[in-house]
Amino acid sequence: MAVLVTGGAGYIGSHMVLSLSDAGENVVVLDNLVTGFDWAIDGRALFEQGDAGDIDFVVGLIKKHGITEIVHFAGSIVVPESVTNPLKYYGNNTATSRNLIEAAVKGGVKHFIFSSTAAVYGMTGLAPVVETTPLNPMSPYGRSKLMTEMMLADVAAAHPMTFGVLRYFNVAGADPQGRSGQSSPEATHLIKVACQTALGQREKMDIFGTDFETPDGTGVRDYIHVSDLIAAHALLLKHLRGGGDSTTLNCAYGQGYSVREVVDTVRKVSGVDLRAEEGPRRAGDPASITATGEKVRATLGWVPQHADLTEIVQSAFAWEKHLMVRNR
Ligand SMILES: NC(=O)c1ccc[n+]([C@@H]2O[C@H](COP(=O)([O-])OP(=O)(O)OC[C@H]3O[C@@H](n4cnc5c(N)ncnc54)[C@H](O)[C@@H]3O)[C@@H](O)[C@H]2O)c1
Ligand SMILES: O=c1ccn([C@@H]2O[C@H](COP(=O)(O)OP(=O)(O)O[C@H]3O[C@H](CO)[C@@H](O)[C@H](O)[C@H]3O)[C@@H](O)[C@H]2O)c(=O)[nH]1
Repeated sequence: MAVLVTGGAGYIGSHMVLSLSDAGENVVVLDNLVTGFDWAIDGRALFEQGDAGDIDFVVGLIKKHGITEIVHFAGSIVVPESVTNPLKYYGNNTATSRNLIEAAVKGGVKHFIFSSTAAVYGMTGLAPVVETTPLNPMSPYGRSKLMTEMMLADVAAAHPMTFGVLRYFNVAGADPQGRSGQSSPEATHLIKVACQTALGQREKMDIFGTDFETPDGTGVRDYIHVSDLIAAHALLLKHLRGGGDSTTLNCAYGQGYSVREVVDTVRKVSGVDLRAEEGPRRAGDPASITATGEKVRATLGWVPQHADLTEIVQSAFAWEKHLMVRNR
């Protein structure tokens, strides 16, 4: 028995690999290293380099390693890039996932967990969303993920496989033991960019939009610590293995922070008065997106351990400093 983690060399997937390995599970990572790093894969896991959309290859892996579950992180993740290059997203998110799901069915995989996103909701106003809030994604990225959610539901209705969809809100922070973090130098995430700026790797950063209908005019997001997000995956896996129904869950704390609040927190944590220039809105960005997280708590008994913006920024900043030394 083993768990296949696609995208296990990436930011969030590498934390899943650590968690599964810490729990004594057999883990196989499938990653094509397009944005991930082989050094980010914990040494206790087996690494198979390849594409998650290669059906024959994945069916072969399922047989070779006795894969019983797939946790599917592999994909393309930059919202504004999906606006300028939508086919990349319908290819590497929707089409790749379709093939991976086919391989899962062919290989007799029992449970499938999928990384979805808050971006499936689109513009929702300032109130927190719940899972039944109408889905109206604003970007090809969000649509590419929503299509995968729909495929999974259809396939699970027709085949003996259960699934869990986790809609992540804004994932940030790093492993508290300092073993992994967001490592891509080109990452566009706010907390990462602000930490890089505080460390002098960027001369300045931009605040994308100050005219949103939010309390201070900048975008509001629900930032979730990567370790709490991974804990939800572990609980979901247990739920599905125990015969629990397929489910779709928001992963969020229910607390939104504006871009200005995040930048100020990075200034406080780093002690650096970093330069943040106010500029126009970025394509595909909603004003605000938060969620209560009530369903994930009720369904899985999830209790967040790191729901504190300062702690999230401290761990992200520590990882950024670690990377500077590592890459020297
Ligand atoms: N970071 C966030 O805030 C966030 C929020 C919501 C959802 N997500 C989702 O979580 C997942 C992981 O995101 P991340 O932040 O760790 O990104 P990441 O880019 O760090 O990780 C993605 C990994 O997948 C690999 N990959 C990409 N395409 C592949 C393919 N076709 N075959 C095999 N490997 C492939 C990459 O090499 C990389 O290691 C993605 O599906 C993303 O959409 C992320
Ligand atoms: O240099 C920057 C980067 C971001 N922002 C703003 O900060 C907020 C957060 O942006 P970012 O960190 O890029 O995250 P999102 O665009 O919200 O998207 C992330 O969070 C989504 C879930 O909410 C995931 O689906 C995506 O994969 C992930 O990139 C937004 O208002 C951005 O406009 C800036 O002002 N300056």
